Amino acid sequence: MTTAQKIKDIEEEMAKTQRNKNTEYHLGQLKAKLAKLRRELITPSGGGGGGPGIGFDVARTGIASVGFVGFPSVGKSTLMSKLTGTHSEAASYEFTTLTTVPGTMTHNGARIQVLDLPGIIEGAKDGKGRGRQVIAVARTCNLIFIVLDVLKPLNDLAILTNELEGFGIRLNKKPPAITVRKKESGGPDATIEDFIDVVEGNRVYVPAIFVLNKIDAISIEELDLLYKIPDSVPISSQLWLNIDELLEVMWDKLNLVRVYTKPRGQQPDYSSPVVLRRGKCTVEDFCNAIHKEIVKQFRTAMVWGTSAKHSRGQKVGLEHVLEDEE
Ligand SMILES: Nc1nc2c(ncn2[C@@H]2O[C@H](COP(=O)(O)OP(=O)(O)OP(=O)(O)O)[C@@H](O)[C@H]2O)c(=O)[nH]1
Ligand SMILES: [K+]
Ligand SMILES: [Mg+2]
Repeated sequence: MTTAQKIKDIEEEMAKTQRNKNTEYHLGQLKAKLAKLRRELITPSGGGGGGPGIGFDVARTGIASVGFVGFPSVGKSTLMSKLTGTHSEAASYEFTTLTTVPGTMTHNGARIQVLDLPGIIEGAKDGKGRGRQVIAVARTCNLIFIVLDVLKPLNDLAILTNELEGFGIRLNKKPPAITVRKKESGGPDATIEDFIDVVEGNRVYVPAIFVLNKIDAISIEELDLLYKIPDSVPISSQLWLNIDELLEVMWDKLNLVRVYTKPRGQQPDYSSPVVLRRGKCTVEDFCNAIHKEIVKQFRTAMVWGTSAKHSRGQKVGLEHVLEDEE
């Protein structure tokens, strides 16, 4: 029996089992088995299939990457070509794009890599089409655009979220803060799902934007309803509508930190910030982003902005954490 078949069997058994106090243990065991099998899919041991695949691994550039995931013909390539200026074939037939097509864009002074990907279909995670290779690339991105056809966004979103979850990708979720401790009664403070995620340790937590494309095809009244979907941005990649909002939300979700250099006695250079990732934005990270040798000669830095104590600036050391636009 193949791993995909074993997964399917377990999923079917879980679907058949009613969820209540008596079946909780059994369901937990099934869930754990499922997690193990899916891990095998992600990191196959010898001949298991699901490797990177030709045309999927591309050279990575820029401070952050955005991967496009969606059903075929929702307009991923149209959007990617216009955002980056790199041509990615777009056409009215499905599976126009067959490999990863990389491009780059500069936004707020940050170079961002954009990865256009082939369309995926239901069953992708279990090996349908090139789904596994596509999702494997998405796993490595700092942000995922789930591109949806505005005419049927919710059903498609549910399917895609499920496909990505099956591959260990958690969208717009924080890693659960779990510590296991013995209590007088009851168990640990987490759902079984959270617990398995922590024990398995192969989950990635990736921010996502649900890009609702082709709004040129719907009415204003229908558009109003769409704004109720959390983390979504309605656009038209063809008519270039509402792309400003998409870029704004993208910037927020990427969580980048811009730091401007200031020559002594001169104004800061606002045209080319040093861009860092939040969580890796100390003065030391800043120095290393410019040149590895700087830290060796470092004595002290002057910082102006929200992390500085005074408006006239503050002397700080290598461990000082910088904020955006300092
Ligand atoms: N009406 C409308 N059509 C669009 C829009 N964006 C793309 N299309 C059309 O949708 C079709 C598919 O576009 P693609 O960019 O090839 O879609 P894709 O998601 O990259 O498709 P695959 O690579 O096959 O998965 C083309 O005929 C586009 O012209 C849009 O905003 N509005
Ligand atoms: K297409
Ligand atoms: Mg395409």
